[in-house]
Amino acid sequence: MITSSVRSVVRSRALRASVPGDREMKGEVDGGVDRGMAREKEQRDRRREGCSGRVRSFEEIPHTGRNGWMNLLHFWRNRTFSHLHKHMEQNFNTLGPIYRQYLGSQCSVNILLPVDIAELFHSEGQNPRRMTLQPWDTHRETRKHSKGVFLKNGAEWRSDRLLLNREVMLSSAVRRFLPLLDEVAWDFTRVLRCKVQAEGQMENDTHTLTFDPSPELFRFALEASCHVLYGERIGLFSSEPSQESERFIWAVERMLNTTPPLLYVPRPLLRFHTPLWTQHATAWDHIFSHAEERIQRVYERLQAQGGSVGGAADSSQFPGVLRLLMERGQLPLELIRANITELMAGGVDTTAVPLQFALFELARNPGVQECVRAQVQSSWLRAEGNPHKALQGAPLLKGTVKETLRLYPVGITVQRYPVRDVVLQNYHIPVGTLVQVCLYPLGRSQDVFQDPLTFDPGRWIGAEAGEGRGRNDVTAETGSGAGFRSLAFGFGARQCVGRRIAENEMQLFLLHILKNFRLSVSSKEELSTKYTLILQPESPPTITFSTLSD
Ligand code: HEM
Repeated sequence: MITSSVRSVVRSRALRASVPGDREMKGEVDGGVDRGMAREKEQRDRRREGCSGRVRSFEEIPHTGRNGWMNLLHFWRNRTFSHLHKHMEQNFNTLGPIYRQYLGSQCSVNILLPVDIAELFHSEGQNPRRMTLQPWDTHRETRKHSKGVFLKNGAEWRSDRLLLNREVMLSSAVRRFLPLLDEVAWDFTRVLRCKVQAEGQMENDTHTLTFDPSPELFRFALEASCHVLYGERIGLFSSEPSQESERFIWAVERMLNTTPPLLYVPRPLLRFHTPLWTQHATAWDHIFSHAEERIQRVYERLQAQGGSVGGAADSSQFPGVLRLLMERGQLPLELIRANITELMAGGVDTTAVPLQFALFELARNPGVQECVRAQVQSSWLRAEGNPHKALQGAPLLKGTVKETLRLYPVGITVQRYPVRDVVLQNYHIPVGTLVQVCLYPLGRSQDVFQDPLTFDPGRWIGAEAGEGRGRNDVTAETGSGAGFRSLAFGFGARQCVGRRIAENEMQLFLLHILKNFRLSVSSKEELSTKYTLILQPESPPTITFSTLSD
């Protein structure tokens, strides 16, 4: 007979083993992480010994000015929000690897060194918490909508998150949706090839076209999301894509743009319906109604096919995460709606924008591009059309995605509220303090990466096996903090739930593009970037696509 404690160990091990990419997950949502005594002791020892003997007080942490309201006014006047990432980088350069920032009524401790991030991870608790996005939260409250995992906390978050993990994070889920993503990436490339052949110039059997691909990338990301989440293609690559979809893309962009300036406005003031708030809430309404229509359609389709909501789910018939969630019936319909809407809102710009950066970096680094292409081509031949095998045989594709997100992380910070006192950089951080991991300065720090401004997908190869090739380089580090360098998707149990979709979507996109086109740019200058809740190019880069023979 298996006792309950043995059963729970077996269960926790099984769950842990089944979560893909364990090394990167750094702590699964079932809480099966070793947060045990060894770590407590390590932390006690660190506190006792400290870097300079005495653990310094919170008050001693360098700061940017303690009047949060004055700082906020300064931010508004100087439009600092759109360059928050650069502002943080500057602060680290002048104040050192830890500083306090006061904005409005909020105080945060900002960090960037992997050793500190590891410490933060060990004190994030069972149900890690991020900074609340007030405008999003207020929208749900005023419209009486339920919240999805992005906005929920505590045990409620955990139970929804476990159900979602099963449909989008586990390797069984990846195997289900990979062919759908491959189909969209393949179609996109075919259509792009026709465009380049029809509109481009021809020389020596090669067609060449120079243009800004960003509108196409947004359509690609929306088509891919709809295929995986709703199990349907929405025809965005046709010559006349639906206006409804164009409006959805526009609504997500407006929702993101209007979030940062509203973030620090106290909640009661939001309801005064300033034009900015009205724009924000209307954009969300549009996103919700787009999801609502699709949910209704999937529901009707399910009933027409004789399936039942809450009956036994047949995952072999996949298409679509929404259908599986409905069939399983473990989440009430209202929560399915909340979560699917969040997944849709979170899944378009977050992949379309890094793809702009990836194309740009590959185009301005032709040597790197050739290396990745050579690996892609030979892997593709060996894989005989199997997308999973093709990705496995081309680790430089994964490296390209990681390298793009290192230099251009979509979200510029990951936030946590430690559930117990911690010591970071020998400063005492009280329980409940908002700590922000600043991803943009981290990715560009010489203390963390060798030649940080060089685009080198190869730096990640072997990182998971702990091989190294340089003193500070990501691959060399095996001590405390190792593994806390590629953090664009966050870390631990609360990391991005769309991670596996995004990683595979971007890799398959790049695979098909590199098989079909040589990329180049006329200027190799750095791209200027702006922050609008996600990091974007100030103006989208123009890329030259030249066809390769089949
Ligand atoms: C390159 C693409 C993406 C990046 C870099 C990214 C990044 C992030 C980050 C940093 C977080 C916070 C994690 C943490 O606090 O530790 C997050 C959370 C989240 N992301 Fe993503 N994301 C991406 C794509 C997606 C996609 C495609 C979806 C939906 C299909 C998605 C949906 C979400 C949701 C729902 C959460 C909240 C999870 C929770 O709190 O449990 N993301 N993402």
